[in-house]
Amino acid sequence: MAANNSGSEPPIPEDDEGLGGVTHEEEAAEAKGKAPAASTTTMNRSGSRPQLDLSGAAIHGTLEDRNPTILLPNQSDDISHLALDIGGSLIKLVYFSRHADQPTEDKRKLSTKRRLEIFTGARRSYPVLGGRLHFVKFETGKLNECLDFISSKQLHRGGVDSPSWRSGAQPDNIVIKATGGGAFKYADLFKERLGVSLEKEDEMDCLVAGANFLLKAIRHEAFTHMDGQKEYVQIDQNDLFPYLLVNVGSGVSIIKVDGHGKFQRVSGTNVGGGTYWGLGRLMTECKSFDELLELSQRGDNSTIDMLVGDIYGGLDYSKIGLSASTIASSFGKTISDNKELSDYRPEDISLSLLRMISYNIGQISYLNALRYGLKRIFFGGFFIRGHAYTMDTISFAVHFWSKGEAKAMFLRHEGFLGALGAFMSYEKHGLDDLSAHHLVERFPMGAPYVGGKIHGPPLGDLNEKISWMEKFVQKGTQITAPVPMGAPATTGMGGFERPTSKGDILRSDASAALNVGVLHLVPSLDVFPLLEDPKTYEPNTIDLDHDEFKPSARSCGEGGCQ
Ligand SMILES: Nc1ncnc2c1ncn2[C@@H]1O[C@H](COP(=O)(O)OP(=O)(O)O)[C@@H](O)[C@H]1O
Ligand SMILES: CC(C)(COP(=O)(O)O)[C@@H](O)C(=O)NCCC(=O)O
Repeated sequence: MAANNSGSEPPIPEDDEGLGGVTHEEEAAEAKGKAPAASTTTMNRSGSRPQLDLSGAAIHGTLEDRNPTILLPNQSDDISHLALDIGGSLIKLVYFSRHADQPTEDKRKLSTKRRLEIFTGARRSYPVLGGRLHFVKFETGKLNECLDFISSKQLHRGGVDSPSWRSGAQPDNIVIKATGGGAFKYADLFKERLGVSLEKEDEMDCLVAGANFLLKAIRHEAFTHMDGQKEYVQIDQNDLFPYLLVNVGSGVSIIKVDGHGKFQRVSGTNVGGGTYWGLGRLMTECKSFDELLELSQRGDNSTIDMLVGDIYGGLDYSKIGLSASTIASSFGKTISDNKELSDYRPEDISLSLLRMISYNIGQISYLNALRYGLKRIFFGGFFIRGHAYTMDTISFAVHFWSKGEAKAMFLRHEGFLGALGAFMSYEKHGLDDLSAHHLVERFPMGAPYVGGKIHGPPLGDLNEKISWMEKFVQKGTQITAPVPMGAPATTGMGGFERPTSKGDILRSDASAALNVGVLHLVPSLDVFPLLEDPKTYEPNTIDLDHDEFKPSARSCGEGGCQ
């Protein structure tokens, strides 16, 4: 909402000591009495237009959090607060909020930071405010709840804490960036209900921008998930492109990404998240997506799927590498049984369906990776849902068909790529610059949000519910997801012998309709700001224990080494 900002610089509030923070490097430099490196906390600030300052971006939360907040410690402009991705199934919101409830520890840190700014003569005429990126989703069918949420928090006007809201100076024409089909379909409704215009951003542009941002700027964003094991992947920022991005939303888009803004949608399939949820709902009468997913965790697909052994009289078809327990035909067994739908267990139906769709997506993705010679495939979209079985099935398909050559990777902010891309499109940020920044991840002692059941006082109106929920969501029911046991030499995940391996956890959403998360960006200084080209600089480390660096007898006098 560029209209929100007049360009004038707000005065430094008396009580802003609690806002922002410093890194260990800053504190260490100060402790040594050295001038720290010049502060480079602001990126791409041009003119008086509000800018998004991504320096020091980091996740705030534990490694297990899904869609955690991103802390933006150095954000000082009154930036656009809200962007939307209105998809076929879900509406995704990304919004920025300033620090309002800074812990005392950070107050101490800001004093250090402000002293540093004085010390270095950094010309900062506005306070370092810092803030967070929040991630929220609603079902598209419940658009009114989403509009109520935006309205209750006044997100379309920059939030209830924004200077323009507090001063009562409301812009006439508020513009919110939005992507996804709903940006077209529901534009009139947004105008009618909130008085805002939706500025449409292309969905593919946004998916790519969101993925590039997360992969370049956020540590512990990407991970592999194989045989129930999750492993974070260290992304080499200088060697990210090209990669294949597969967004599994209602439908599936497959995009070859070659750089920032450089991509091609190379394929897609209409068998996606909407197919699982739609068919699953019809066949099991589940009332929510999570209910359907949970059912699958108690399922046994061998009652539904036709296995190689069913066809070969219990034998393997080893000549072409198929074990007896390999699925020969998803849902194939139901044709020979003289049974009705109601004779099958919903649990088994859900598992067969989930496996069929996940495996198919993995296989199609691999074929596209093969077509373009790509080895890395990142999967996003809310179908993934951080669900162990889904991720393992996709990973298995990619691994099996590529003979281990290609790798499936997943993203913690899986469903928010488009919304993040729309958020960043307010200003065209030079994302390449991110690689020059030192990114730090902080884990709080007690993570405020771990997802799951809500414990606390009775809920009042929606606004109260939301802010309360953001603060007090506690660890919820942990559901053990089954992990497929694949015979490595067969196509298709082996036989689904009843999975025994303890998989990851399906964390229930904060509510069936709403999922809230936050991601924080913590501050940092450039380590060597005078480097000609910080992007290409590879810091080396020296092992002081190495013989070469150990003091020799000759260099140590009797009084010991100096
Ligand atoms: N709470 C939920 N409600 C509905 N679908 C969900 C939910 N959580 C995950 N999903 C899955 O996510 C898919 C939508 O993913 P998303 O990336 O939001 O796509 P879209 O942009 O098409 O809405 C659904 O089709 C469904 O498979
Ligand atoms: C049309 C879409 C881009 C819309 O995105 P979505 O709301 O599903 O996230 C997507 O559903 C899609 O790519 N479908 C597959 C269409 C096809 O290539 O056959």
